[in-house]
Parts: sequence; structure tokens; C-alpha cells
Amino acid sequence: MTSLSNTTVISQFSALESLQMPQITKFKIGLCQLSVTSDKNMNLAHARNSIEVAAKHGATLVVLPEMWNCPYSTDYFEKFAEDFDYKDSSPSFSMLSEVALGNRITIVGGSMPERRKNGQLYNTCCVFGPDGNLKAKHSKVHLFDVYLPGDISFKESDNFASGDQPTIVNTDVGCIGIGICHDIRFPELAMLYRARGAHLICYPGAFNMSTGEALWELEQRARQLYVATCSPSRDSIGSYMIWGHSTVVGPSGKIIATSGHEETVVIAEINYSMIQQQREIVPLEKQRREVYRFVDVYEQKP
Ligand SMILES: NC(=O)CC(=O)C(=O)O
Repeated sequence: MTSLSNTTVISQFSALESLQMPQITKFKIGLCQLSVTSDKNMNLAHARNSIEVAAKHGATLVVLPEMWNCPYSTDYFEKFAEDFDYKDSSPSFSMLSEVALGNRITIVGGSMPERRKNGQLYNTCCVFGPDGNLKAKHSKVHLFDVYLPGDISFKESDNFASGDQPTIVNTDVGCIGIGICHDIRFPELAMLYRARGAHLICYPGAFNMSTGEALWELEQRARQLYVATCSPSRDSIGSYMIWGHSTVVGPSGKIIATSGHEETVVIAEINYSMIQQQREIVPLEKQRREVYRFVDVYEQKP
């Protein structure tokens, strides 16, 4: 597991006052806010079609929602899980690889229930490059266990084991940090990605009506880099009512593009030079004081 020790984090911050730029600094991103049904084949066909629509609109990076091939419901995760190690046993994995290659794009493949050799299930995001190869795999680190009396009760940890690493990947469209839904509530993860030179953090997510209204947008707006979230649309199966509102936020905190709750493809332009510009206007890295310690906050005894 990657060390989050105090010393490592502080020295990374001071080393990264100027951000490395990728070859491509301006491009279009597509967010496929998909309707998800209890028919997996239909979900696959639907996702393929939607990715192709985004690519036709010029998107060279396409992001899918959390659980795009399976309803976001504890009744379905086990039944829909696939083993990504064998192409034949994972039609979802194969489809994403094919469509990335066919359209020569990078895909942040939302998330899908993954079955591993150890018999456990993970909520996993696969990232594919334009050659169709898998570039990274992120398993949701912070599982969504919640009990809101009179409202919603959901326990992902009844089905999934949690991932235990941050995931940051160099792609043709910049350095991308990955988080899945509840991971967005942990600024530590976003700070780590920023310190390691991320230009963009992608969060496939499926917030619900209560948590969505309260926090979905706010959680995206204070990172001084690009943030993209992609949700299923609201008509998903079961009692979990999805918030929607897939969004792209720029480094100043401004919303560049967003959607309602219906099925749609959001296309937005990303320009990484805006990151450096924003950090010169508000130089947080230079302004950070030594009066607190980032990771230690949780460890200090009174
Ligand atoms: N799917 C989730 O992880 C939902 C979540 O985090 C929320 O707050 O809602």
C-alpha cells in the first residue's frame, strides 16, 4: 500500500509547484449518463452506443457511471459480477477494450462488479487506452455504508471488499486520478492525486436523492484541477433513487458542463493550461502553513 506518511505528503507538495503538462492539453471529454436496466446485454449495447456518440462529437476521453452494467442494488452485484482476467468471462471488459480501440479514445470505464480469484467482489473501474489495452484498475477504496433514518439504508460492504490503493494513471489525455463515488468524500485522496501531478480526477458515481442534493456538486469544486463525475440516470432499478447530474468542473471551481437526471451524453472542453493559471492566481501550494499536519490530523492524541 502507498505510504501516506506525513513527510512524504509535505515534500510532494513543495516539489510540485509547477505542473508537468502532457502533449495534449486541450481536448473534449464525454460523460455518458446511462440508463441502467436489469438486462446486462442491453446495458452493454447501450453503453457502446453512447460511447460512440461521445466519440462522434469529438470526445477523446469518455467516462462512464458507477455500475453502468448492473443496477446499483445489493440484489444484483453478485449476479452481475465478472472476472476481468479472462476475456471470455467478461463481456463488459471486452466491450470497453474494443470500443476504445475502435474509436481510438481513452475510456474511464465507470465501475462494474468484479469477481477476483480470492472469491471476493470489488466495485472496480477499468481505464483503457486508445490501443484497447487496460491501463489501470481502481477498486473503490471507501465503501458506501450509510443509514439515514427514515430515508435510506445501504451497505456496500455486505457485498464488496474495499480496494486498498489510490490509482493515478498517465494517459494520452493527461494524468488522471480515479475515485469511485464515496471516494469523493475523502479530500485526502484528491490531495494525494494533486500532489502527484494529476490534471483531472474522474469519479464515476451514483449519489442518491438525499446525498446528491446535499453534496454531489460541492464535493467537486475545491480541488484546483479538473474534476469529472459521471452518474447513471435516475430511472435505475430498485429503491435506490439516483441523483444524476454528471458534471465537469474546472480548476477555478466553475462548472463547465452538467446535466439533469435524464439519460444524456455531456460533452465539454478541457484546457489544462487553466490549472497553472488558477494556481498562479491563488497559489495554495506556496500559502500552505506549517500549523497543521495533513495526515496526522487523525492520529494526534489530545
Ligand atoms: N454510491 C455511493 O458511493 C454513494 C455515495 O457516496 C453517496 O454519498 O451518496
